[in-house]
Amino acid sequence: MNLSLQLHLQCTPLHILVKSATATATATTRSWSCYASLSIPQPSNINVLNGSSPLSSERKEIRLGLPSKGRMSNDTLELLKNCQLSVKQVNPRQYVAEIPQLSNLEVWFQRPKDIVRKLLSGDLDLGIVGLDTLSEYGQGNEDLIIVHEALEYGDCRLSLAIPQYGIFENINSLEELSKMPQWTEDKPLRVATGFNYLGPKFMRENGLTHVTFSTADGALEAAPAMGIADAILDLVSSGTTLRENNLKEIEGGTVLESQAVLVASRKSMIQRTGVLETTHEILERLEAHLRAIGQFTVTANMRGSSAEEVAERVLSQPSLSGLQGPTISPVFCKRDGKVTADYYAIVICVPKKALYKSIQQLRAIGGSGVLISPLTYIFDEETPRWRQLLSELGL
Ligand SMILES: Nc1ncnc2c1ncn2[C@@H]1O[C@H](COP(=O)(O)OP(=O)(O)OP(=O)(O)O)[C@@H](O)[C@H]1O
Ligand SMILES: O=P(O)(O)OC[C@H]1O[C@H](OP(=O)(O)OP(=O)(O)O)[C@H](O)[C@@H]1O
Ligand SMILES: [Mg+2]
Repeated sequence: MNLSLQLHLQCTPLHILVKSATATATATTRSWSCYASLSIPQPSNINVLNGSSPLSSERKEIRLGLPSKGRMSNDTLELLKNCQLSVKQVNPRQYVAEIPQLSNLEVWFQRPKDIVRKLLSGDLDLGIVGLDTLSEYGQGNEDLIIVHEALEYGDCRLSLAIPQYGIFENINSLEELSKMPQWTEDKPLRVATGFNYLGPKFMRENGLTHVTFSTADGALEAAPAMGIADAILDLVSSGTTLRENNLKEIEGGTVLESQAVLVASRKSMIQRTGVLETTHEILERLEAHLRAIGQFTVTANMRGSSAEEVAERVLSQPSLSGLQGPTISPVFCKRDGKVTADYYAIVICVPKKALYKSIQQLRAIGGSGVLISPLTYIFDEETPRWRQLLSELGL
C-alpha cells in the first residue's frame, strides 16, 4: 500500500492518500483504482473525497500534470523538448520536475486518469492526456477545457469489438449486433471494458438496452475467449491485438477517436495568477512547433529579369505559393566590373507531403540549386485556438 501523509494545521484533519482498493468499504466513488483522500481521526465520520486538500487553493505555483509512465510519457516529454520546453527531472522516480523556460511552474508526473481527477479537484491547473482518458474521467465536466485538441501522438480509437466466430460471424455493424435475438433482459450482451462511463453512455445513446458491463484493467481482448464477455470496448490503434485474439471492429462501433490533448481547468485559468499567461505560452509554442513539423523550407536560385518576373513564374505553379507567397531576393554578382542581379533566390515553405511535386515544379520554371531545410517554428500573428479559449472563458 502506498501511503503519503500530509499533516496540516492543528485544527484541520490529517489527510492520508491511499490507494482506493483499501478504501472500498467506505468509498462511494465508482473507481476501482483511484486515490482517495481520507479524513481521520473519527472512524465513524470518514469522508472519501475525490481530490484536494483544502490548502491547495493557497498554493502560488502553477501545476502541469504529465503522464508518469505508459505509452504517452516519452512522447509527451519529446514534444515539450521540441517546443524548447524541456522538462528537468532530477531522477525518474521523483514525481515533481520543472520546465526552466516557464517560471513558477511545477510539473507533476501522474497516471493519466489521476491527471484528470486532479484537474477537477484543483490540485493541477494544466495537463496532457489522451482524449479517451479525459472523456472517461472528466465525464463532460465544464471545468475542463481542451486548449489544444490535436498534439499529434497517442492516436487510437475507442471501439466496440466482437468475435469473428460463432454467432457473430455474420455480424458487421452495431445495428446488426443490437438486433440479434440473443440479447434479452435475462441474458444481456456482456461487454468487458475499462471505460465504465463512456461504455454505458455509448450503448444508451445507440439504443442498446439489454447490456451489462464487466471491468478489468488490461488484456480485455481475452475476455470473449475466456467466456467472460460477448464483446469488448477498448482502445484500438494498429488493430493487431484484436486480430491476434480473433476479434473484429464493427461499423458504427467507434465511440471516439483519440490523441493527446492539452487540457486546463477553467477555474484555474480564471482565478489563479499566471495560469492563463502560462497556458498562452505553452499553446503558442505547441502550435508553432506542430505547424512547422509538417513543412520544409525550400530555397532555390532562378534566372530572371526582375523580382516581379520571377514571382510571376513561381506563383504560376500550384505547389509553390508558400505560406503567404514567395520571398524573392536578388543574388548580386560582379560582371565586367559592374554589380548586376541576373539571379534571384526564392524562399518558400512547402508541406512535407508536397515536397517532390514542388521540386518538379521548381525545375520546370528554371529553378536550380534547391536546398531543403527543416523548420522549427511557424508563429502566426495570433493562434485561432487562443482566441477560441478566451471566448470560451468569456474574456
Ligand atoms: N495502442 C495504443 N496506441 C496508441 N495510443 C494508445 C494505445 N493504447 C492507449 N493509447 C493512448 O495512451 C494513453 C495511455 O495508455 P497506457 O496504455 O499507457 O496507459 P493505460 O492503459 O491507461 O494505463 P495502465 O497503466 O493502467 O495500462 C491512453 O489513454 C490512450 O490515449
Ligand atoms: O491496436 P493495437 O495497436 O494492437 O493496440 C491496442 C492495445 O493497446 C492497448 O493496450 P496496452 O498495450 O496499453 O496494454 P494494457 O492492456 O495493459 O493497457 C489497448 O488496451 C489494446 O489492448
Ligand atoms: Mg494500456
